[in-house]
Amino acid sequence: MEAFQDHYDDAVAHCYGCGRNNEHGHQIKTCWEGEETVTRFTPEPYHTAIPGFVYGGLIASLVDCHSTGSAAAAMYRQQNRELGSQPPMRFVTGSLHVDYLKPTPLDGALELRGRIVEIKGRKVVVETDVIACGEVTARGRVVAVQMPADFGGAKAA
Ligand SMILES: CCCCCCCCCC(=O)SCCNC(=O)CCNC(=O)[C@H](O)C(C)(C)COP(=O)(O)OP(=O)(O)OC[C@H]1O[C@@H](n2cnc3c(N)ncnc32)[C@H](O)[C@@H]1OP(=O)(O)O
Repeated sequence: MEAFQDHYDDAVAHCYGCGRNNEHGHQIKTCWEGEETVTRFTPEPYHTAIPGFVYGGLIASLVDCHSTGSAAAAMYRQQNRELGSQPPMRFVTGSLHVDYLKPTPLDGALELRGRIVEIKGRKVVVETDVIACGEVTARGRVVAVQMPADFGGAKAA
C-alpha cells in the first residue's frame, strides 16, 4: 500500500524522520488502517537508551513524523481529495508532547497508531500510541500546522 510520505514532493522529501530522500534518516511510512494511521518501525541496536530499551528521542521522532504525515492525510481525506492531488497540503510540527508510560523494549518492530482528534483551520491534532511487544509504552500528542508557502524560504510543494 502506498504510504502518505510517498506523495511528498522530492523537493521536501529530505526530513530526517520521514524523507525518502534522506539516506541517513528513518524514512518512516504511514498508512490508513480504517480511521487510524499506522507506522511500523524496527529500531536498531544503536537506538539504545538503557541497554535493552529504546531511546526516547527516537520515539519522539517517530511520533513527530507519524503525526505530521497523519495530519496531511486527514486533511486530504476531510476535503475528499486524493493524496498527491494539487495543490499539496503539507504539515509541520507546532507542538510535540510525548508521555513515556513504560520502558520500550528494544525487541522487534514498534507500531504507532494515530487518531485524528481535531481538524480546525490549518491545524490538525493527532494522538498516537506507541506499541511494543503488544503493550502501549508511550503516547504522543502533536499539533500539526499546515506549512506556510514561505516556510523557511521553501516552497510548500
Ligand atoms: C513538506 C513537509 C513534509 C515533510 C516534513 C514533515 C515535518 C516533520 C516534522 C518536523 O520536524 S517539522 C520541523 C519542526 N517544526 C517547525 O520548525 C515549525 C516552526 N514553527 C512554525 O513554522 C510556525 O510556528 C507554525 C507553522 C507551526 C505555526 O505558525 P503559523 O503562523 O502558521 O500558525 P498560526 O498562528 O496561524 O496558528 C494556526 C493554528 O495552529 C496553532 N498553533 C500554532 N503554533 C502552535 C504551537 N506551537 N503549539 C500549539 N498550537 C499551535 C494555533 O493556535 C492556531 O490554532 P487555532 O486556529 O485553533 O487558533
